[in-house]
Amino acid sequence: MSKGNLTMHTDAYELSMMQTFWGKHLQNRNAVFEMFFRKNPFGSGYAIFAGLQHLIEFVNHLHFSDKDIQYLKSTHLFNPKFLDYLRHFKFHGTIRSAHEGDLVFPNEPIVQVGGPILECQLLETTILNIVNYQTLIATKASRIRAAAGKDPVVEFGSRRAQEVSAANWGARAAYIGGFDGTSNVLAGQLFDIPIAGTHAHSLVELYGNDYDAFKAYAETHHDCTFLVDTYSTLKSGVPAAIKVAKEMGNKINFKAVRLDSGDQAYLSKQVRKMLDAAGFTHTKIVSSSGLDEYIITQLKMQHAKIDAWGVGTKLITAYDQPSLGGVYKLVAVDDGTGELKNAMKLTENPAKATDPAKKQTWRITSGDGKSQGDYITMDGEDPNKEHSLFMFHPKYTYINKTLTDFKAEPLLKTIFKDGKQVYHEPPINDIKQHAKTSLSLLWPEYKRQINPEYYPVDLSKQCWENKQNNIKQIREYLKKL
Ligand SMILES: Nc1ncnc2c1ncn2[C@@H]1O[C@H](COP(=O)(O)OP(=O)(O)OP(=O)(O)O)[C@@H](O)[C@H]1O
Ligand SMILES: O=P(O)(O)OC[C@H]1O[C@H](OP(=O)(O)OP(=O)(O)O)[C@H](O)[C@@H]1O
Ligand SMILES: O=C(O)c1cccnc1
Repeated sequence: MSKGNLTMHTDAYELSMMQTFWGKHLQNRNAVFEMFFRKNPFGSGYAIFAGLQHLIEFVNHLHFSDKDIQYLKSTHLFNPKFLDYLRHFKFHGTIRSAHEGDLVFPNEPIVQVGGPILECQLLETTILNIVNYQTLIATKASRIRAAAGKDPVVEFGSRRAQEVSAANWGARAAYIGGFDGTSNVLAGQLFDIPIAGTHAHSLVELYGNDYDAFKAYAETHHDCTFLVDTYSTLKSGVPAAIKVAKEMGNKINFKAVRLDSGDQAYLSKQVRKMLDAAGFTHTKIVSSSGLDEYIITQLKMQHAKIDAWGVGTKLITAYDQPSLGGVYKLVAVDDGTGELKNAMKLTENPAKATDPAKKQTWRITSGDGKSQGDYITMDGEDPNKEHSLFMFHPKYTYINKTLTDFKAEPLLKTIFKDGKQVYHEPPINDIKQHAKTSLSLLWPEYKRQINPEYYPVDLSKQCWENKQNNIKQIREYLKKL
């Protein structure tokens, strides 16, 4: 699951292009690709970067096995000599990336891969697959965490995830984004995430009544959370749970009851009254079934007496936006002179034009430590050396501000240098804490559930002019045709 060779987990067109680079002796041309996404997911004002651990494992395992080569030969799609060349494939490049738990925003480089073009090209599909999904889930989780406030929130989505790998990496991303744990035991084992859970309706169905089922559970567990809606929450579930808890006394810890259907605002208020009247004032009420940030907000607005939340389908499948839409674009390449030159995609759709050149993303913070916006520079530019920083909207340039009291922190940090891993991820709880701290530095206006304020992501003057010049060059080329 977590480890393994994903070299063949790529689109055939990556291999087709690699064959051309090889056939034209361009395989070692130095190139730079950058990953960015164009729009925050879920109408959010930010995204939380996740996926780096899997990306690192992927790069460390890159090689084509004999079986892989044999398979590729059997497709008759590739030149056998090129496939023999792939037997010696190794990644020698440099990868710079945001760290997991970093806040990231549209149109800024969040992963950068530099090195021989043939090697960098192969990584496109898998990097996008990993980072698009995990960043999406971490962001969704963060929104659900915000709606739940300080209440515990557990990830319940494995049964509904888009297959096994998504369930596990999704559970990890949810934990980074602010969840307290997962019901998925393998994710707990693989990633050192707390596991938690209750029981299913099948237990009650087996006994045919709530009382016998809860009694059996209580006789085989110390901590007990009873699922009370198999037949009727108020008529049979909660009364049975209370009866069992009274009979068992100190032998069990009557932790909670779980509501899984019906009007959860109404039911939770009734259940709270019943538990309190029976003396179980410390017993909590857990809610599950079809939850997301909007329903949790609704339930809180209705003053539901819910203490903890189990969230599955709508989190793990990113129900309201199934893909982040991140892309991986060539931004610079050696044109044969030994120097990196601009590479740019203009296209028929101006919104899809890329920002050329190898760049760095900087987080600009003011004296009070709050984020003022992100600032994209040419690689080598350092905003910290400037006395004042002129930040302007790359499209509506009249929207601008000049900062004097600021600090600039680079977002892209070196992960692999010349093929060797130089960054080792901190423990998962440090990553989770980092996400929390990063969010605390963001003004609340950017964190609204709906219609958040637009967070500035600006280009430095040099970067902006470089792009304009590149556009001019492409237009001149088109005019001559
Ligand atoms: N008071 C409430 N206000 C808003 N939404 C609620 C309230 N109570 C429950 N819900 C939500 O309404 C939806 C349907 O509830 P319920 O679980 O009873 O039906 P269901 O058939 O199990 O739903 P589903 O088929 O989506 O799992 C769920 O998403 C649930 O979280
Ligand atoms: O709704 P989700 O956010 O995905 O939460 C997880 C759901 O999974 C379980 O249901 P189960 O598989 O027993 O099916 P159900 O829909 O019949 O309750 C659990 O009882 C929740 O309802
Ligand atoms: O532990 C639970 O209650 C649980 C786990 C997965 C899905 N639904 C519920």
